[in-house]
Amino acid sequence: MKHYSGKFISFEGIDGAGKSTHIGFVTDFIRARGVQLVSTREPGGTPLGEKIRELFLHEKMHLETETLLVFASRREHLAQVIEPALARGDWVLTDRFTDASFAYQGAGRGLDRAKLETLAHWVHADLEPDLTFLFDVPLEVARARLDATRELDKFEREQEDFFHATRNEYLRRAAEAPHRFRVIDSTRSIAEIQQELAGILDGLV
Ligand SMILES: Nc1ncnc2c1ncn2[C@@H]1O[C@H](COP(=O)(O)OP(=O)(O)O)[C@@H](O)[C@H]1O
Ligand SMILES: Cc1cn([C@H]2C[C@H](O)[C@@H](COP(=O)(O)OP(=O)(O)O)O2)c(=O)[nH]c1=O
Repeated sequence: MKHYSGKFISFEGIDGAGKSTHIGFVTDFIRARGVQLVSTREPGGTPLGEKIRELFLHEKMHLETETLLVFASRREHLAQVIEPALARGDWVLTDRFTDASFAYQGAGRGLDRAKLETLAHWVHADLEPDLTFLFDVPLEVARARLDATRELDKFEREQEDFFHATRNEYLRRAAEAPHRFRVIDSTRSIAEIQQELAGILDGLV
């Protein structure tokens, strides 16, 4: 594994868990400590990646095409944004990374995990997040939050079974890699969650 002085932090969770709500808070918290930080997202994060994101979120396609596209976007993201930032000593916060592919394309859609392992090894054999926040809520809570707020994309319109599988895969990966995952009980209020996040970040910055 490559080691950088800056931290590489990913944010994960099923749609509606509250991930986007907390990324802004964490960004401000870290910047307030004088740290240079790049905040980015997947799929996307580069001009090409944003074009891939549009296709990925809105076109129907074969599961393997979808998976290859998201890893293509990730490859570009690593080359253009993530690795240069870490090499400069900046911190990188990303709204989703490879855990999302295991959760959504793997457990949700049913792609063989071995294929995902192969792609992850190909695209970033020597890099993984130092810290992954997994915002975890039961499905019903996530759904209720989404229904109240916005138009749903292709993934957000998926059925219950899909999100159960997705959530369970995230939790399985968190149990498998406790050194980098922090599972955040996101049924609590935003203020309570932010208090916990601040405590974790205090030990880091
Ligand atoms: N802890 C919380 N309690 C109540 N509502 C929340 C909480 N976290 C997020 N929300 C609301 O739920 C909706 C979805 O949150 P969002 O951060 O967009 O989720 P995600 O990025 O995980 O899909 C938003 O309207 C947000 O304000
Ligand atoms: C990174 C990634 C995202 N996704 C999905 C999860 C989300 O439903 C969607 C977009 O993620 P996200 O940016 O979290 O959407 P929003 O900002 O609308 O909450 O892409 C995958 O299926 N696989 C992946 O590897």
